[in-house]
Amino acid sequence: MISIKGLTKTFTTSNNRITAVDDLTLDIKDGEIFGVIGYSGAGKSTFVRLLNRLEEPSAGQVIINDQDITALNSNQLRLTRQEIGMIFQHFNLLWSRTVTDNIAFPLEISGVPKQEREERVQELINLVGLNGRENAYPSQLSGGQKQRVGIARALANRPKVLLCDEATSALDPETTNAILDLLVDINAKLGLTIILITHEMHVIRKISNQVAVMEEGKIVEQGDVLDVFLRPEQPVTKKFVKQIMGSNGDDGAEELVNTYDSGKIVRLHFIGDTTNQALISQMARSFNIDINILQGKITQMQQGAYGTLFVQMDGEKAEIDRAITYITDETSVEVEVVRNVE
Ligand SMILES: Nc1ncnc2c1ncn2[C@@H]1O[C@H](COP(=O)(O)OP(=O)(O)OP(=O)(O)O)[C@@H](O)[C@H]1O
Repeated sequence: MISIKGLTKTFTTSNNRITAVDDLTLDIKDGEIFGVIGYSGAGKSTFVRLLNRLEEPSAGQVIINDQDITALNSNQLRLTRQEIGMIFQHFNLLWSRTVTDNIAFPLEISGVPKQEREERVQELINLVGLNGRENAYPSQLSGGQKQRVGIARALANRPKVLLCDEATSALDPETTNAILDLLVDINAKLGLTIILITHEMHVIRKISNQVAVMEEGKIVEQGDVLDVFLRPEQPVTKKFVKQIMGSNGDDGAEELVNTYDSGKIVRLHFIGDTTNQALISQMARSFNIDINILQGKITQMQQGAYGTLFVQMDGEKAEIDRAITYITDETSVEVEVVRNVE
């Protein structure tokens, strides 16, 4: 468990004082993939760097597995940092060292004997899928391969926590997806906690269980990713959700709704349970109604499908009501009747 209490970082420059992280209090459970999203300048990088004291806090505490990171002296901090791996947007590799030697570097620092080091490096190469590239130099690698080296190096000392600072922001969409898949795989295989910061909602959508939204140094909204997607409250969160959903799926729906003169128009909110994906065909089979799909957008998230679908249900009123009761009572899909056309 990571407990962050009143964490604050103030930068003082010659003509300015900036509170980059402002009194953050937050718990992150073991094994979670915790996403922090915010626009440029929100304080994300400063926040993540405070967790391993690459930045010194101005106030507050970071407690990782009952150990107060903020209270450690430099020797203790060096040892504890081995339990907190970190990967970076621009990889931060050693350009004069091969893949193998980059991955071995933290093991050398922590005094792991040669034979054990070589075995561990091989394990890590297998884990991140860099077989065959052992002797390449960073300049000979693609962006995705460089980040794989970064990940292997970060995992070398078997950390319990992996911090990811915009780890996919320099990568193209396809490579981003491959690296995110790798992080999910590592989280499942090794059970380590992953904290990632990003300005891209699709990164959160793809791998996070929990999300915190940062603005002006504060967490303005936080929770289960699905809940935050479904009911974004703050304007900044709504903007992020819009990044991947477009609007909330009802652009022009009003007009469309008015073209129907019978049945009910309902909006179905899918919130992550994959068993609901066959809902429409199931409804048509089980109830004597017609279902016309009007409009919608469903996206795939870490925990299943999320999205909104507008449908027209046509048929006997009692049968339509039975169908709606069924969806409400028996599935996790939320139903909202937009219009009754009696
Ligand atoms: N070393 C520093 N000295 C002075 N101000 C700083 C320093 N580091 C960060 N800041 C300021 O703190 C605020 C938060 O910056 P931070 O880099 O943490 O935000 P961010 O959300 O990570 O944005 P970005 O993605 O653009 O880096 C910004 O106003 C930034 O200018």
